[in-house]
Amino acid sequence: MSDQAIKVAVLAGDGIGPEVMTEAIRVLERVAELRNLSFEFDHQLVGGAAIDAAGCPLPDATVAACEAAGAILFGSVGGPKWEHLPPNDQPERGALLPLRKKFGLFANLRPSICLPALTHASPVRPDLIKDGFDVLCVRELTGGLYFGQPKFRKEEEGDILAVDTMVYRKSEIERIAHVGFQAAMTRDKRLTSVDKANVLENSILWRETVNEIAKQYPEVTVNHLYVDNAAMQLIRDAPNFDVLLTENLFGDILSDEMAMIAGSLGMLASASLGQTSGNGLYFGMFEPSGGSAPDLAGQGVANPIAQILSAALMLRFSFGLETEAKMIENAVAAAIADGFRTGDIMTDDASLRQVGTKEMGEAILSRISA
Ligand SMILES: NC(=O)c1ccc[n+]([C@@H]2O[C@H](COP(=O)([O-])OP(=O)(O)OC[C@H]3O[C@@H](n4cnc5c(N)ncnc54)[C@H](O)[C@@H]3O)[C@@H](O)[C@H]2O)c1
Ligand SMILES: CC(C)[C@H](C(=O)O)[C@@H](O)C(=O)O
Ligand SMILES: [Mg+2]
Repeated sequence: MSDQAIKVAVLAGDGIGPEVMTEAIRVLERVAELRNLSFEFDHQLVGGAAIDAAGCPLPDATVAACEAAGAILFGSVGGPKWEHLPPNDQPERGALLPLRKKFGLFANLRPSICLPALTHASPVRPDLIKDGFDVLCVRELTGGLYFGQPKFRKEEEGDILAVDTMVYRKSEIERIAHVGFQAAMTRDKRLTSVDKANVLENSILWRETVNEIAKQYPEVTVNHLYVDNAAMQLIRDAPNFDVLLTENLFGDILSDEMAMIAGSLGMLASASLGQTSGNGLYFGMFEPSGGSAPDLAGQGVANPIAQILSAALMLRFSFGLETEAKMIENAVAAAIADGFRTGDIMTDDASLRQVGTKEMGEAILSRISA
């Protein structure tokens, strides 16, 4: 056993969050057993669950646990039960966004990987994604319309006015562009920057800045797409993308689209990272890209893979445990190759076996080998 336990703040949250989190923790425990590691999981309330139990979506104890940990493993928050609350008291604007901002988690990596065995689960024609694909969405996470001020609603001249403000500083674009280019350098060295530079001031600055940063990465081929065209090109030819770099709201939308082209939102993990602490490791929050899936919650049928792969990203980015991260990713691929499918990725094929959340977790953890 290693001397020091690896401290993780576990924020399972709402809806399917606790169900898929249980499987991710079991997978991590299995890795710990095989690799002589020790995890210390600090389970804390967040989102609707925290509103119900403690009266606010992000209790001080939760923030303190995150500060004391090396990483946050996050489930999902939100749901119809809390939608009547004032916007800033709801789980999303009261907990998730403040966590991203507080910890400076500006870089959101969403690896959209379509395993060849899953091409038939995609609503896109199989011949368009024959051998699967691997696209990395690098989404800016702490700027843009989500956080720009002013943001308000008021009555004016007998009407109602709602204002959100899209703001990007050049420095914010520079730092996320570096993340995108550095990722491209470890991959196929192709980067597509997505904006709306034919309309938005923000996007004009975005495009200019990306072109400037590109000069520092001469090996990377850069192209620019307007977001509407990008949404279309992804459906037409997802395998043709390598790294897709974009701002907060466009990344939110395109990453759900990419997840579905790859088979299901239930497969898309994410890593939200701040600045590296200098040793190549990052404090980060790791969470499925999808939400609390109120339509599935409580039924034991949600796909736990996005949560499990998020745990693998946590091992890689926050703790430098590359071998262990790969063990999890290989076990997921093996469970899929062996025909295990939750409902969201099930197709009409007698050789496949439809399973629930727990059985999928078991199929994965029994395939983890040292
Ligand atoms: N990170 C987060 O905490 C997060 C992310 C997205 C949405 N949300 C919140 O979740 C709530 C529900 O939002 P929504 O319905 O728009 O989006 P959602 O992502 O929860 O669900 C969208 C669709 O994807 C499916 N889906 C999502 N995850 C799945 C999984 N693991 N397995 C199988 N199917 C899965 C759902 O069943 C649903 O059909 C809202 O309150 C929203 O704000 C939270
Ligand atoms: C729940 C919501 C605030 C969040 C976002 O828009 O960033 C989610 O959709 C995501 O993709 O992580
Ligand atoms: Mg989203």
